[in-house]
Amino acid sequence: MFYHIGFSQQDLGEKPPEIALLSGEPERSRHLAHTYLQNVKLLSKYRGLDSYLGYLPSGKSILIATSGMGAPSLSIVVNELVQVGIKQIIRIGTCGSIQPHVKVGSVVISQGALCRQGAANDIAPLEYPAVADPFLTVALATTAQQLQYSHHLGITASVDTFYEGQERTESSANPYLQTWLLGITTQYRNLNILNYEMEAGTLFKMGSVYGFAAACICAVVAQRDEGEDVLIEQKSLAVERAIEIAVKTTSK
Ligand SMILES: O=P(O)(O)O[C@H]1O[C@H](CO)[C@@H](O)[C@H]1O
Ligand SMILES: O=c1cc[nH]c(=O)[nH]1
Repeated sequence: MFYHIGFSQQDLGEKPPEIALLSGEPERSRHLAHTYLQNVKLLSKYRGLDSYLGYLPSGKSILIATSGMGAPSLSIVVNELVQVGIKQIIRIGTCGSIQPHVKVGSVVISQGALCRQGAANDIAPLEYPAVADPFLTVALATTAQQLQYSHHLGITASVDTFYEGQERTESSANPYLQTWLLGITTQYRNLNILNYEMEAGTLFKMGSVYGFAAACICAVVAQRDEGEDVLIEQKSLAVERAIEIAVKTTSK
């Protein structure tokens, strides 16, 4: 049994899954498993890294796993998922838009990431590209188009902190934002980066180094050109759309 994910390959049945849908929140994982999959089995709830085994209507097995928040936690979970035989990982997350045209309620599919994440530097050099699997990424965008959900394909900024690293000042307990971070959101906006989140860059580098297909779809829950807050009342619909796109993509 793997120490953090709390299960082994032997727990994955006769048709072990090769695809994992990975979310930051255990509640999202539970909802996904119980709403979209059949014959769902809880594999583990250790440390909030809840994971489930389930089946699509086609009979294909799928693993639902939880990364926790941030790249260090994600890196541990992903390392162990690969050791139980996972070959394709789609992160289903939430994010903050930094572009006026990327609205709350829409989804962002990341083609690559500006990876400002310490954990990723333990896996590959800083300059190593953080790119998503192109086939899986196009498949997600195609599904989003078919479902007619508002979606954007582009570059994501993956950072280590929700407050300082995403230039939050009014809602942060830290009275002092380092000068190099002041104006960074405007800089990223001008570089055509679409959104902030906290895991995709490390996931993408791991995919290229370990040899699995990685992709990321995030529900937009904050509009950073308007404010710092997460718009909770619009979160569930956006997350549902991201989940639906990911599940439909894995069903093809
Ligand atoms: O909703 P999840 O998947 O956790 O993703 C985003 O939300 C968390 C911060 O609120 C970070 O993990 C960030 O990447
Ligand atoms: O603004 C946001 C919203 C969700 N997740 C993030 O990392 N940032």
